[in-house]
Amino acid sequence: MPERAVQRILVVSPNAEVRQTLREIFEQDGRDVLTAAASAGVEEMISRAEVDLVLCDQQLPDESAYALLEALRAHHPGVRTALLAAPGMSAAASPAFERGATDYLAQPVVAAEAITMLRRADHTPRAHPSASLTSGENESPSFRGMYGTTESMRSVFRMISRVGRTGVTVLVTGESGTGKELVARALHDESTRRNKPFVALNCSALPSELVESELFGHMRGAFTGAVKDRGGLFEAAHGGTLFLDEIGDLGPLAQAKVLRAVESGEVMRVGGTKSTHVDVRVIAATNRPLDEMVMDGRFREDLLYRLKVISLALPPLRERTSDIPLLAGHFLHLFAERHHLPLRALGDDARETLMQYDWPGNVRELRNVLEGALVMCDGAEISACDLPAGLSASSAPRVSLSTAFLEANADLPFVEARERALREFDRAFLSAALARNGGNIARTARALGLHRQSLQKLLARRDLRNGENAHETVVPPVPLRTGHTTAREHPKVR
Ligand SMILES: Nc1ncnc2c1ncn2[C@@H]1O[C@H](COP(=O)(O)OP(=O)(O)OP(=O)(O)O)[C@@H](O)[C@H]1O
Repeated sequence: MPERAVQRILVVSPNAEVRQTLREIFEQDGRDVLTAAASAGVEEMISRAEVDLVLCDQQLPDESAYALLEALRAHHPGVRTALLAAPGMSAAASPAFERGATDYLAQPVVAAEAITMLRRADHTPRAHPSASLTSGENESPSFRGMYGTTESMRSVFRMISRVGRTGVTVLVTGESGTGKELVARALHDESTRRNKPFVALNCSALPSELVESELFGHMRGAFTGAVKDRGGLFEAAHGGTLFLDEIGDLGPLAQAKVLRAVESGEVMRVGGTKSTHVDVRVIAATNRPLDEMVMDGRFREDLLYRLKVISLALPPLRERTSDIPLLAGHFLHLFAERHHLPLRALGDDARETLMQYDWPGNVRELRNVLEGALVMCDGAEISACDLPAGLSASSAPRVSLSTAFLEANADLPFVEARERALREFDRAFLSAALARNGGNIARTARALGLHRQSLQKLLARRDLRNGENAHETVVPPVPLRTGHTTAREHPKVR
């Protein structure tokens, strides 16, 4: 059954001027408007008159806006709610979303923005308590193609189901390959826009002059090569979602135009004179620190606040390594099917290697590694030797110098400090190797890939020759090859 569009709005604000402004804007749009100056009595008003949307001012005293949203969600789930954010506080709207609000309007109120919000509310399904996932629900290991069971991923899934159905702008942050585009698609699929276009643009993939024409379209003759009128991606995404990946790479002009489009739904083609209205939900993603870019003047603060009504941060894979076996199983199935290969399980040594690695390229890198391993594997299961060599090398424990060592040698010239560090390393490493080989120099030399004489020289230089680990044992030499042996091959061991 289609949702009833918003007919009656209740504006709850302590500010008489704000109530009056909103009444005029909404009435001009043909809606009924009720107003209240405080949260007390709101529930009673709702019981008496059918209200479709409550717009609740964040500036109600004693944080009662959030209490009111909470109460409305619990007692009147059929009423949509939205937050009227305090001036300059639009980014703080998130707590309202956790309490069932499906949108927000910034102050000072701008008529075009208020109407745009109303249009979104017309298409937003009414909240229902069961629609919001709470902790503990959705125990499935995957959600809309994303795999993860760690708490950080579960909370991402919960956030997507909570805000997906609303029309709000979302900023997805995370390192490259953490799944930002997947999240954007999931938000789209969760929303009522799911049958409308999902359009994506990687803002870093095009030079800034082209990004603008790509996003907003152009008129014939607007620039060299503009041989005919062409609509942009905002127009193409009408009714649906526009995903702007790497938004930090947008130039200043494009940033200004995107801000206008997000705020008022108005877009103008490059070289055009007339604006077109579009109904587009924007989801942006970045792996750059937009807050810092705002401070350096490289990114507009007002655009950042518009975008991060809801911020969704994706954890890097190295912070959720317990998800690696699950992800690996998913990718092995996927590629076995895609390449018509037998499905192979992950051997213990391979699993261990994958769990130890740092994954700078995150899930994308894991996916590529497993695709390669499955193709190369000819054993019964994938083992560590089917994985790229770099994985095991970089998963080897790192040698670190103690703080005490660094402090004690802080004032030494570099060359001398390094020599001391090397001496410490040699002593620790060689002592351990000798101990593992029962103090046997010939065996230790073989294990370390050193000539026996070289090892002896090293031990002498590092004062280990007569040390507790450096006793020499005479053992029969192991022939390097069978057949005739020479004195060189069987050096005499003292
Ligand atoms: N949780 C996950 N479960 C399954 N596959 C995932 C998950 N996260 C990411 N992937 C896969 O990893 C690859 C990279 O994901 P995606 O393109 O969404 O990352 P991104 O953060 O947008 O990367 P970039 O910043 O480089 O654009 C895709 O193939 C995606 O399907």
